[in-house]
Amino acid sequence: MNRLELHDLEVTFGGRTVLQVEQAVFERGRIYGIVGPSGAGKSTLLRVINLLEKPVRGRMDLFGSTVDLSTLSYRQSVPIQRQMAFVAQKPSMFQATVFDNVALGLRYRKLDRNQISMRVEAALEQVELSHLHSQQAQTLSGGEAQRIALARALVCEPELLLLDEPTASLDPYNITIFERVIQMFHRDRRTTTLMITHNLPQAKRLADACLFLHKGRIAEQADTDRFFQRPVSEELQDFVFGRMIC
Ligand SMILES: Nc1ncnc2c1ncn2[C@@H]1O[C@H](COP(=O)(O)OP(=O)(O)OP(=O)(O)O)[C@@H](O)[C@H]1O
Repeated sequence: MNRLELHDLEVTFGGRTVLQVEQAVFERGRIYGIVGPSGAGKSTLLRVINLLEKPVRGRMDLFGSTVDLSTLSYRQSVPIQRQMAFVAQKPSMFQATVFDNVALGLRYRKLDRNQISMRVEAALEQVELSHLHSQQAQTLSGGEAQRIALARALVCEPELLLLDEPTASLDPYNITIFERVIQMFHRDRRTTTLMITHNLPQAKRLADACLFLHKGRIAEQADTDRFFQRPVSEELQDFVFGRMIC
């Protein structure tokens, strides 16, 4: 199946329901923007999909494999997680060189040294940071570290790319490079991409379709043009036109 689907999902923290999704469908090969006010459950949604958070109930169909999210064991989750890559708002770099940071996922996947070297160098070239390959990753600037985090994600050639506000703390120059890499990678590999962003123009630039999360529910989902030009729900209208108090 060429879709990522979520069914009957509920996430609670301390007895409080923070995410409730009856059904969500993401077509393979598309870029989705996920927007919504602070606390709406956007990060929780991505963390559940990435198997980092266990819901009280919920099922995920990931391109043909069905997963019961509430009972999944660590061992079962590893091969599923390997189909995905996650880039968070603040990248954590390991105490190692840039090259070793980008190579990490490939070493887990037991690729041979030549393949690792070729793929890492290609990924560094894509994010325009080849010249930093021997630098200690923890000395990188914020913008550089985020581009390295993106290279680290893309080098594994994921089926599903999850981006949690990846450009929130970047300057315009780094945002441009970051977006260009996402678009190039998507053009070449048609990777299904879910990207949380508070930057609505960015969602318009990158996403084929958008979802609006509000109070833990998907309040609206539509192709990007319609989403922004003809929002249906009052909540999305308020959000898009800047009237929602977040
Ligand atoms: N580990 C946790 N323990 C308790 N509550 C949590 C935890 N993680 C998230 N929450 C709560 O769940 C709700 C949804 O949080 P989430 O981070 O998913 O929102 P968000 O839409 O990504 O917000 P933002 O745009 O501010 O990042 C919030 O009310 C948050 O306080």
